Amino acid sequence: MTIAAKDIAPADIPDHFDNKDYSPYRFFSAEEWSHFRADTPLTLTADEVHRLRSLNDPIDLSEVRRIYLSLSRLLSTHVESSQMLFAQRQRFLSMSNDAKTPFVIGIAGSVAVGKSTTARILAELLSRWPSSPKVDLVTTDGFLYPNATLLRENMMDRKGFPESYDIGALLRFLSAIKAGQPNVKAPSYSHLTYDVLPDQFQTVDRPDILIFEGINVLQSRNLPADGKIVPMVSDFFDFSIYIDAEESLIHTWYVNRFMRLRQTAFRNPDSFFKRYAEVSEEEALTIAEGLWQNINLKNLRQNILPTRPRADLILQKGPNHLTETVALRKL
Ligand SMILES: Nc1ncnc2c1ncn2[C@@H]1O[C@H](COP(=O)(O)OP(=O)(O)O)[C@@H](O)[C@H]1O
Ligand SMILES: CC(C)(COP(=O)(O)O)[C@@H](O)C(=O)NCCC(=O)O
Repeated sequence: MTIAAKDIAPADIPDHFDNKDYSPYRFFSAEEWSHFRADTPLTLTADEVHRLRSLNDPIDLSEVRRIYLSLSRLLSTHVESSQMLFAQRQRFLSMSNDAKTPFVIGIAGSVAVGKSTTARILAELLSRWPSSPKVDLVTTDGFLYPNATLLRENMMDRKGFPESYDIGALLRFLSAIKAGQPNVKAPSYSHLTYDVLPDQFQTVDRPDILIFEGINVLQSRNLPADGKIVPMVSDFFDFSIYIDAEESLIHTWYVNRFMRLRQTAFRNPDSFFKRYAEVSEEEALTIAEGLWQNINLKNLRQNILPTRPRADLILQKGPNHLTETVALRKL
């Protein structure tokens, strides 16, 4: 008898995160995790953390000390090991001139969970290691199809869903990075105009470390009709992080951020959302609620949360954006 994939019921597959008996993760409270920083120096100041955090994200220096120093130390061991492996492979092949490729860290999680803050703080901390590595940060929003394409395809309410990204461009970008190519261009996105910026690119020139952040980075690609298997974005990652929080918390953060943006970014005459700065508070709440329920929450449930078990490390946040639990893959 042959067992087909469709015969495997989801209930037969242990939930790696919630079922501790089957879990490939070790779980640490924030307090336990903080001890792994050992003697890692704190190289950021309170002002710098303030500058790096996103709107509505109250992260401060004590959170950097509690969570990010241990993470920075862990990542430095991974980067070192991968560089040693690269050198050993060169010796094995009797080669000396092969360009080394960047160590790529993926950061995933819902819209409004705080991925950008984590990515910016990590980028800054890693670039201050004694070896002064060159660290670049790229977000996946630049790889979204432009609004004109989404409108034409009737997909404006699918922004952030897998089909709204030019996955070919995304995979070509990562392939070039991992091949050690110089001056690789990533397209740019503006939250102000809510669109991809035509002809604006970020040039990534052979960094030692690339942080690649976005809601979709741990997703697998649906198989195309011809059955050809295409690589997943995470095939290019050396380490991946999922930023996690209860659905109800992310919901609150999304709506609160939207209401704060009404006082700030939405007032800019160029803002795509400028009309939302002008409507009543009640109307604005209804709009934010609609965007959350109809787009971002659906996407979280269908496409983002299911990728959590692929991450090497999960930061689980509680109220106030503070990390409460860290889950690290046993290997
Ligand atoms: N409409 C908007 N206008 C201006 N900035 C925005 C808007 N939406 C999101 N942002 C900013 O864009 C960044 C990315 O947001 P998001 O994709 O929700 O991810 P996350 O909150 O996980 O970092 C954040 O710094 C956020 O403050
Ligand atoms: C641009 C986003 C899809 C995030 O993309 P990412 O940077 O994670 O690739 C998201 O911020 C967004 O615009 N979502 C659509 C619904 C909304 O306006 O909230």
